[in-house]
Amino acid sequence: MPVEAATTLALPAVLAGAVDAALGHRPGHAYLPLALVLALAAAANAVAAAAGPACSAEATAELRGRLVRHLLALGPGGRLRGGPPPGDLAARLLGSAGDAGGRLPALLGAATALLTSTGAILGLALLSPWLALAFFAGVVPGVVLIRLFLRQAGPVFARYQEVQAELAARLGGALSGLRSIRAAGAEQHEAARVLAPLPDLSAAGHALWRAQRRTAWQATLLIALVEVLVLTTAGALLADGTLAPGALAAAAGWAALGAGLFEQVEALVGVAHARAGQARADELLALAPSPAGTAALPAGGRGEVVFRGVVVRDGERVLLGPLDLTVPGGRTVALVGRSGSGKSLLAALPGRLRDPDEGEVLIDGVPVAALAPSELRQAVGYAFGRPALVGRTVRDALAGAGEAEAAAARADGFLRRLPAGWDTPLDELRLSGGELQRLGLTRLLARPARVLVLDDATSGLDLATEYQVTRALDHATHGRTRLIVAHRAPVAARADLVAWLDAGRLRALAPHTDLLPHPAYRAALSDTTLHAATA
Ligand SMILES: Nc1ncnc2c1ncn2[C@@H]1O[C@H](COP(=O)(O)OP(=O)(O)OP(=O)(O)O)[C@@H](O)[C@H]1O
Repeated sequence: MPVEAATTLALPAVLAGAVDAALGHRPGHAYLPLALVLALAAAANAVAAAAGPACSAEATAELRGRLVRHLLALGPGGRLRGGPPPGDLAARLLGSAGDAGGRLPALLGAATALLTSTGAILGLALLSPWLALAFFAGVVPGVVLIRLFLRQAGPVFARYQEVQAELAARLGGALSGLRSIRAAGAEQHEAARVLAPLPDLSAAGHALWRAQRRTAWQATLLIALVEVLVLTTAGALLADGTLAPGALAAAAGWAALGAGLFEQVEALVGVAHARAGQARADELLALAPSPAGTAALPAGGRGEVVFRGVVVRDGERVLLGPLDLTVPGGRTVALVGRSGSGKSLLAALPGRLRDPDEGEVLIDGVPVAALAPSELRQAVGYAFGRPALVGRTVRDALAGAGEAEAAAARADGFLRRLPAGWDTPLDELRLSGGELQRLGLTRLLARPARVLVLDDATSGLDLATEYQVTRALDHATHGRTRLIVAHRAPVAARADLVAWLDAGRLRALAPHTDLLPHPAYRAALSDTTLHAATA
């Protein structure tokens, strides 16, 4: 940056020397410095052109890395309450972080322009104080112009990025519900819903262009005015013999360079853009993670889980609790209840996928909120109805699992049939819901967790496969604590105890057979008749 500014500034001076030499006013080889400065200026420009994008790419990568680490540290689900929805998050990670990454080059560009202009004014003042004075006459409206532009463009940029994020959020929602949208024949309606914020985006874009256009023509007029003022003064000084002809050429060059400051609309747009992006990235960085402790679990604990006075709310509405429940270490407890009774919310608590608003959850006597995050991840393993596979290949996604775990989850057969087996890229996987669930179970089995939580993790399997899988799971996880969200009677029947939930409260904790006589209990389960027949 200093070399670029220095060579640009030196150009009028060496040009003046060359002009005077050509006119015979000054002796010496004045062309050599001109050639040297020209070569240096070209090299400095080339370096700046290459370094700018490299610098913004590096800053963007660094910021994206920081944002991802921060978001992951916040933890899943409930802890992001109050934060932006997933589509907006993605837009901030990709778009806003990219804009913010251009901050340094944009600032450097603006600083180079400022440095060049300041140097040019100094050059003018060295030639004659009158020239600097003439220049300053144009500076005041220029500064007003820049401030006005920044004040107008800042909020417009922020608005533009907000609407972009809104579009991304809507698109993200639509993509995750694509099958339902197709099935309902609601493509047109959904497309209209996703694109509804477009007029706002267009309005923000047009407002920005209008501000740019206005500033651009005002700046062009101002530059012309400043140059005319300086050149008129320089002409008068030349006429009375105060200035040499070469100095006139230098004055013309420095006047143009000095006034160029007002032409930096593009650099200013870059700065405004980067500032808006940084502000949106900062909002994510300001989301505070739930406090986590540093405690460890007692060695050899059996994985007893105690829910003590837990309450989960959504605003004023109580979703779960107050509820007390003890899951004995090494035993299996099935969570049964009608849809919406709070089974998944309860299952989310031991692994802190959600924190209760009141009460606490303890594993082997230690409150989960006091555990170190790595200890908690180690202690509690989850499998879900729609597991998300993370990584590049199936092997990555199954994180340390092997043939034994795959066989226990009855995933070995279809894994063998995949084109590249365990090395099949995830984006080439075409799996049924049940196959995906078996991968989720395979991954869970590879974890040495003392508490296993299965939330709808076998709901996609047919009865016979579910029977095989749960038997194999019982065997593979024997002696560990299992909390299983159950919709089917056979799963509840195999558990040691059933926690029967009703409207967010624990209605009973008892073996399945004790609860079966209750019609309301049977109504919360599917295939109780079949089970009664086969039991
Ligand atoms: N993030 C959330 N914000 C607000 N309400 C929620 C949230 N998650 C769940 N609820 C509400 O809490 C209640 C219990 O939900 P939960 O998912 O635990 O039910 P469930 O018993 O697992 O139901 P299902 O068998 O249908 O999966 C429901 O009324 C649900 O609408």
